[in-house]
Amino acid sequence: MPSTPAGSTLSTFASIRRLHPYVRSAIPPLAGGLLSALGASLAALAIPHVLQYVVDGPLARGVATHDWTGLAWSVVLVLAFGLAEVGLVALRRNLVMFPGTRVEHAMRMAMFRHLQDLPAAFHDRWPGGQLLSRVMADLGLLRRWLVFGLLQLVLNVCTIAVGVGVLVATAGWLGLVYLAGALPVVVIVFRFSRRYRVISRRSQDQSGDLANTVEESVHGIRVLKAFGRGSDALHSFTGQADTLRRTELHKAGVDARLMAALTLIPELTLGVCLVLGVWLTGTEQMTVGDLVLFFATTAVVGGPVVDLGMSLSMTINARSAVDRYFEVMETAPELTDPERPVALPADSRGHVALRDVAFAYPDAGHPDRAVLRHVDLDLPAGTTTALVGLTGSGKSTLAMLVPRIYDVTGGQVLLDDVDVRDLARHDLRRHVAVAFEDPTLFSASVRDNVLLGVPESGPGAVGEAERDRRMHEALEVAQAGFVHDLPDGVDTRIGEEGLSLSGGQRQRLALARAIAARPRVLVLDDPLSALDVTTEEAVTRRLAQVLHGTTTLVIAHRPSTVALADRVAVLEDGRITAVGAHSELLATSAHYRHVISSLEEDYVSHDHPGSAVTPADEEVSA
Ligand SMILES: Nc1ncnc2c1ncn2[C@@H]1O[C@H](COP(=O)(O)OP(=O)(O)OP(=O)(O)O)[C@@H](O)[C@H]1O
Repeated sequence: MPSTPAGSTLSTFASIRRLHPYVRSAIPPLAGGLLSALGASLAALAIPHVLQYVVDGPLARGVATHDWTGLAWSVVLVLAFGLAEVGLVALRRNLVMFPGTRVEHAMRMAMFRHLQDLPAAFHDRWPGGQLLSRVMADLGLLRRWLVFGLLQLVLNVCTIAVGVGVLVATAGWLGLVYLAGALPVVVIVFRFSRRYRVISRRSQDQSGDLANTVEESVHGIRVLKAFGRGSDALHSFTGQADTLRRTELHKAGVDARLMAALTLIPELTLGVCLVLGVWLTGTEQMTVGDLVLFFATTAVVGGPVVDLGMSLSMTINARSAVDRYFEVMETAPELTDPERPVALPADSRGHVALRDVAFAYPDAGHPDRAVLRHVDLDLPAGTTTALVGLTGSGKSTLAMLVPRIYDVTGGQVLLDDVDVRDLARHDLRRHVAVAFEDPTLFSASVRDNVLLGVPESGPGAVGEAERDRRMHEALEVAQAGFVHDLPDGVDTRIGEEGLSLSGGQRQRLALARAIAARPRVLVLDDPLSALDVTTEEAVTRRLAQVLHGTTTLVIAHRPSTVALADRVAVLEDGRITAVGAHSELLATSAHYRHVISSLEEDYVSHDHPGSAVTPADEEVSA
């Protein structure tokens, strides 16, 4: 996560103005809501004037002349203003409710789409909890501010301005004394805004960190339980929750001090005004009606002055939410579609070539820390190449360059002589499918998971019957017949990330997903590592049949996976140092012999203890 918030140097107004594209369509109903609210305030401000008229006119005269008509009309007028205020408040609520939720929905969708577009390197850097809190909590906070806080702020400022204007115009000196009370309020509000902004941002960031800890510990619940580290997780969570609580208390304290100032200063000013008002009335420089008008108006203005504190803190919280939202939204996706994407030739067969490829992870810091350097590798169309190398040599990294999960930092990856960066990403992903060692499944049915790479609409779309056929074939090749024993067969919804399935079952579904996509190029990152030897052999046999015609790059951590391949490429210190048939490499490459013997040792000691003959001996040498 970047340490310097991108939006923090902007003023609150400039920061919030960035919402314009999202709120544009909601401006008319929001403005309608604001006008209704202003109308309601004016109705409230009109009532004191009727009271002044009643006191000085109908009441004073009516008592003397026993004429109650003016008084009756005044009561009707107060009632009418009161009803108008209630009606306009209800109208405001109706006008702002729907646009607010629409804006929240649009911003949430835009962020989710953007997150999908951002490169894997972005997701390596940003913790999930921070993103989750931005998508959920911050946008909820923004909606509440839009439909309530913003209107309240404008309304409060307008009511105070009009109210104070009326006071100065109708009560002269008395009004000016009341206005003088606003000076310390302005200074206090300014200082509050500066302090509150920092605390508000800190609190929202800490909420994100807390969400991240919850996400991590729920995700890793099995490991925590297995190692009995639940109490450590609780300890760390408690620490973070306490820190957040302290920040929230600090925030509430700053807020409360503002509220106290906004309550106390007008009350003190009113005390002074009361003494002055009584003196002015006593010396007949003011009528009793004027005094009633003055105090009734200050009663109407007093509420918004206190509410100003709440709407200000809501506005500052909203500003932090906007900053946090745009920190993500203003991160440009590095992996973008070219302006004029090249179409793959119609007779494209899936020849992949890596030419002088270099790659360094963004956080590597120095080019010398590149994971891959000067990599040249050809994957002829329709062949299967096994990529072997010691652990950490960069095999998975190399595999991720083909479907552009990461972009090369030097050189080129070509698919049928077209640089993969010149292809539209959806086109590339239609031709290249991947199965990872650590398979991620989604909370959806088995069917939806397996058919993830088979489009229902758009280019390459296939009909329902063909989708069904592909799914059954892929499940059969991946030896994933177990799905038919699930409660609803292929329509069974698998739990979050497929955690209700075993590791081997998940791997087979991920493999089925890659096969069902019928790609021209298949990248398999050790997709059979969790399978038992019998299932692995069955999958390997069927895979060899269906891979016919598909260009396949398979990362091999086991000798049996090498058996799948026509050729083997050896990755050593970030470079391809040898390519050839298994037997040829055994004879010519000392490093290959070393890698194979370490794979075999690993295979015998970890996977199949007691096994004297490895599948590599049986199948590769055959
Ligand atoms: N997301 C990442 N950010 C930074 N460095 C990474 C990232 N992923 C991998 N690396 C580093 O890149 C190097 C190569 O990792 P890679 O996973 O490609 O190796 P590998 O050959 O597939 O290893 P293994 O056989 O253990 O799976 C390692 O030093 C690793 O620390």
